[in-house]
Amino acid sequence: MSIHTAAVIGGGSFGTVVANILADNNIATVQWMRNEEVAASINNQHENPVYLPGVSLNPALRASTDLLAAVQDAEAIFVSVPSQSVREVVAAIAPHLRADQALISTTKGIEPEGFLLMSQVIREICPHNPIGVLSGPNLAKEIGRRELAATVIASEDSDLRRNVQQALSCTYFRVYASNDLYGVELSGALKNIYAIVSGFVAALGMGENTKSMIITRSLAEMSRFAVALGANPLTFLGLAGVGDLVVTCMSPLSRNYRVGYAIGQGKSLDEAITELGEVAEGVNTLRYVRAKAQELSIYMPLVMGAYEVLFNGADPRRVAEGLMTGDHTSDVEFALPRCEI
Ligand SMILES: NC(=O)C1=CN([C@@H]2O[C@H](COP(=O)(O)OP(=O)(O)OC[C@H]3O[C@@H](n4cnc5c(N)ncnc54)[C@H](OP(=O)(O)O)[C@@H]3O)[C@@H](O)[C@H]2O)C=CC1
Ligand SMILES: O=C(CO)COP(=O)(O)O
Repeated sequence: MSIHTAAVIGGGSFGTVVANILADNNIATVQWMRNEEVAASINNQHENPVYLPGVSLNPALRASTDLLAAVQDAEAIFVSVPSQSVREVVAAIAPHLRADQALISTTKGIEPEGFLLMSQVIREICPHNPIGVLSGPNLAKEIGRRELAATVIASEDSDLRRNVQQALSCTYFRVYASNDLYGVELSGALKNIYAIVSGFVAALGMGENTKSMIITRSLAEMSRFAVALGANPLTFLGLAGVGDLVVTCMSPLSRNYRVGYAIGQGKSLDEAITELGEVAEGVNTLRYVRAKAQELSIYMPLVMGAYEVLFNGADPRRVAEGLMTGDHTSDVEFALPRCEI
């Protein structure tokens, strides 16, 4: 059975592009947001002037500030609010959902209590609904301009995977499938940390070799962390891993990269966040991952260095330089284990 009706929860840039793709694919879509002016603008001017200015949205897309009405008839519900708000909004709709309504998270963050990813939060609240995660190299502003992009739908439920592939695939968006929900979701959260580090490196005018070293060692570090938590490292070779890491570490369209860039220019974390005015999940993710790495004794020099810069005022140059002074170690530790060099 394919998807004919959908809801998107969240009025930010990514919620808006997901809703717009669904509308472009002739799926009756309601996008829920709390800002009435933005909802009116989407309905009347077909534009989200706050989060996606200048992008013409499909006129068939409906926006609503009534959460329960928005999800009532939706066969698929895409959850696209920042991680701090996912529990709150999903708890508000949960008592009203039918068990056949699928919930798909697009949120790339972690809940600190229990170190839960968003699909785990949703599963706790809605244990009987089909659950999936959408994650990949998907800068909202490019997709809004209908530039070509691809993503991953991860779920243990093959019907959900096929339905979401069909619902979101179009001339400018391609959806690949994965059954590694945890790996896909974890990589989407972790790469935001390394986008911040890449922002430091760019702002400091460091070389192209340095940038490549940072991205590649970021992949080594995030896979090491993921394996320690039981994820499949092969998932990190796909779009949700390498793909998303590369785009967010290289593009000024990434908000996490922009936070790192501002700090690399000498601004404080507070100044960088205020100037951004949008969510940069990597700042909180960095705190939670650093605590987890310390708890489990996982070697993560980039995470430790970035934490010192953001929260203890260390010099951002020291993060890349720190890689030059560690113990001699292995390139790909799944091929040559660190203990065998
Ligand atoms: N933008 C991107 O390129 C991509 C983003 N993502 C992920 O998607 C998630 C959402 O990001 P994005 O759309 O970019 O965020 P934005 O910063 O663009 O917008 C956040 C949206 O969430 C709303 N919101 C925040 N808190 C609440 C709440 N408690 N209740 C209701 N609405 C709330 C805001 O509403 P208000 O304006 O009223 O404050 C705003 O509409 C993040 O986890 C991000 O990592 C994933 C892929 C790509
Ligand atoms: O996840 C993203 C692209 O895939 C968006 O990254 P930012 O949240 O850093 O903008």
